[in-house]
Order: sequence, then C-alpha cells, then structure tokens
Amino acid sequence: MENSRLMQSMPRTPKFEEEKKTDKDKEKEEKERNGKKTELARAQNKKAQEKDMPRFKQGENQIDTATETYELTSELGQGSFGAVFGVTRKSDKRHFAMKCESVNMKRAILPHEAGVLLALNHLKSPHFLEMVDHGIVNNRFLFVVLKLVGMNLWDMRAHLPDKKYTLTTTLRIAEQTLAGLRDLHRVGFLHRDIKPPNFAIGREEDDTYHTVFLLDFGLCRKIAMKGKDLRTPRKECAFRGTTRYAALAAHDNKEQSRKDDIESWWYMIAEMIVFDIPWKQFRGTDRDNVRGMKWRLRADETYFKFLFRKCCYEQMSAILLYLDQLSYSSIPDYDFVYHHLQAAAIVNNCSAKSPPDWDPKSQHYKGPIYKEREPYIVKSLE
Ligand SMILES: Nc1ncnc2c1ncn2[C@@H]1O[C@H](COP(=O)(O)OP(=O)(O)OP(=O)(O)O)[C@@H](O)[C@H]1O
Repeated sequence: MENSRLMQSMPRTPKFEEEKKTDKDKEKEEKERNGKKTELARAQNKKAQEKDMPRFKQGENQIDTATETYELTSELGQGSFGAVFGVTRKSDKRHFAMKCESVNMKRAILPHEAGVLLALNHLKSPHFLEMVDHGIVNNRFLFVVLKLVGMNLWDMRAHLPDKKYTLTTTLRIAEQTLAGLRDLHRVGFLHRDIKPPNFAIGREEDDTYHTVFLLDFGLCRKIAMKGKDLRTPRKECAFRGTTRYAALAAHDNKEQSRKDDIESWWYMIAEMIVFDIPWKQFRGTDRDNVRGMKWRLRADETYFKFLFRKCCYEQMSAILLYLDQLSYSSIPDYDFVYHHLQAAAIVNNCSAKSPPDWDPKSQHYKGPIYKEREPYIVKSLE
C-alpha cells in the first residue's frame, strides 16, 4: 500500500513520458499506414471490378463459360468482393445465381469459397446450396453458379409489414441457422461472418420456401484437418467478420473457433428478439465501443434484463453464459442451445405449426426441424 502510494506520488521522468508518447505515436502511425493500405487495396479492387466483372447494367447479358451459356437476368447482390447475378442456363432454361469475382482482385476469395462449397455439397444438410458450375471467363472473372435462393434475412425483415420478425419466426430462424452452423462445423469449417445478409430463405418453386440457407463462405477458415483434430491457434489474428455481430475473440484479434460462430449467431438472434440491439448506432469502424457494450451486457445484469424485458431473458442469458464458458477447442453442445430455443418457444406460446412471417398464407410450417443427436450424414453413404 505504502509502496504504491509512493509510486503514485513519484514524478514520472521525462524519459518515461517520451517513451510512452513514442509508443502511442508508433501505434497511431501503424494504424494510419494500415488504413492507407486498406484504402489502396479497396480502390484497386473497385477498379478491377469495374474493368473485369460482367457489365449487366451496361447491356452485357450473356456469359459463355467453357461448358454452358448463361443469360444474365438480374443483379441479386453487390458485395465488397464481387457481385451476384441471377442467370438462366440456356441449355435447359433453369434459373441460378452466379457469383463473380474479378481475376485482378488483391486477394482472391472465390476459389476458396468454391472449395468450401464443394466440401459442403457432400453433406446431407438442407441448409447449403448446391454449386452446379464454377470456372473462369476469358481471364476476366472467376465464377461459381449456385442454386437460386430467395431474399436474405436482412432484406426480408425490411420487407415485413412491421419490419420485425415475430418471436415464432425468430425462433424458427434461430433453430435452422444453428443447425446450419453445426453442419458447417462438422465438415471442419468456421464461417466467421455470421450476420442476417449471409442467410437466405428458399424459393416456393423448389419447395424450400420455409428453409433458411447459409451463404457466403468467403471468410471461412478450415480448423480441422485430416488426421488432426484442430489447428493450433495463431497468437494474433487480423479482425475478421462484421463489427455488429463479431464475437469477443474477433474483437480481441484472437483466433476464432466454433464457439465464436455461435456467439455471433447469438447477437444475430438477440437483435431479432429485442429489435434495437444497444450497439446498433455504431459503425463498423467503432469496434472498441461495440466491444465495450458487448462486455457490459455480460457484466450488468439489470441492463441484460432490461434488454430482454419482453421475453426470452432466461433462455438467452443461459445460452450466452454457456458460450462464455467454452474455449478455443470446445465443440459447442448445439443440442443444449436448441433446448433453450425450444423452452423459449414453449414459454411464449409459439405454435409449432405457424408458417414463417414471409409466408402468412401457408397453412403450416414446412421447413426443416432441428434434429437432436443428428448423425453426420455424407450423401454418398446413404
Ligand atoms: N444463390 C443465391 N441466390 C440468390 N441470391 C443470392 C445467392 N447468393 C447470394 N445472393 C444474394 O447476394 C448477396 C451477396 O451474396 P454474398 O454474401 O455471397 O456475396 P459477397 O460478395 O461475399 O457479399 P459481402 O461482401 O457483402 O459479404 C446475398 O446477401 C444475397 O442477397
């Protein structure tokens, strides 16, 4: 005690202050340098996209690949790394989605994504899209052709009359997205960018209108290898993900693991339940503030209770408490999480028969139902 008081009263030497200032300056300079690098890479990527990508809006309406001709019919999405188009395969007039990426991107993402999709296509899970074609066009852009799905969960919410999902639909979404993540983890991948735009509903035409699909495997990381259970975590990693839904491990530049995908999933579902998640107003660059609020949620029970005052306090707090106990190597108990979702549905009188909000005319729910102790099923083994 005496010692610490003594230390506090001691004047800091100019040298100490100088060193501290230099460290801070260095950090600031490093941040500025990284910021400039990111900006430069972004500008280069944008230029490459403008030059190489299908120019649908300028009248380019047909893509000839090595084996097929596709007619471009719409633009379904524009991402930071590329674009997704609606296409019709000329040979059989079937509709698909074509995701494209310029060959001149600073870092190619699509070949990696195609690899993940290929692995997932061996799995018997209703939550992944079949990849029907992939390749390169005239050394201009890379592409993958995927089964077409409907609106993503972000856009869908904005289209609903109240711009909100009901609790029944939220819990159905929670159950299906949890099953999708469980299946992805089982093939040894982490998603690392769980957010509503990366899930989409199916299409009436395919009888998958009530199914939720997982999209965008560009940030996936393989964590389990053949003959090795788990990759050794790196000491420090660059931030990956989307600030609003990022797990604390991502905020702390730590190696992410299965539990962190589920933590991101928790933020996504919490947002659907409470509508206004407390860190909603912060931008992607405000990572420190968002991290602080995610910590407050854990430390301040009154705040947590207030947030879930309308419903699901017990279940959501039990799930988060459980997730926070897991470590890098833990395999989350998805069934345990599901039990809490089931409990929330029972306590809140959610009908198991109700169709999802986007299909109010339907008589009943016809989407996939979470199966406990679901065995790992590879298609070829059936
Ligand atoms: N198979 C598909 N069918 C219909 N729409 C799709 C399909 N795949 C993607 N989309 C639409 O395109 C959007 C962007 O897709 P995706 O996230 O795969 O691309 P991205 O370039 O990685 O995007 P971002 O950089 O924003 O993450 C999705 O939110 C969805 O609305």
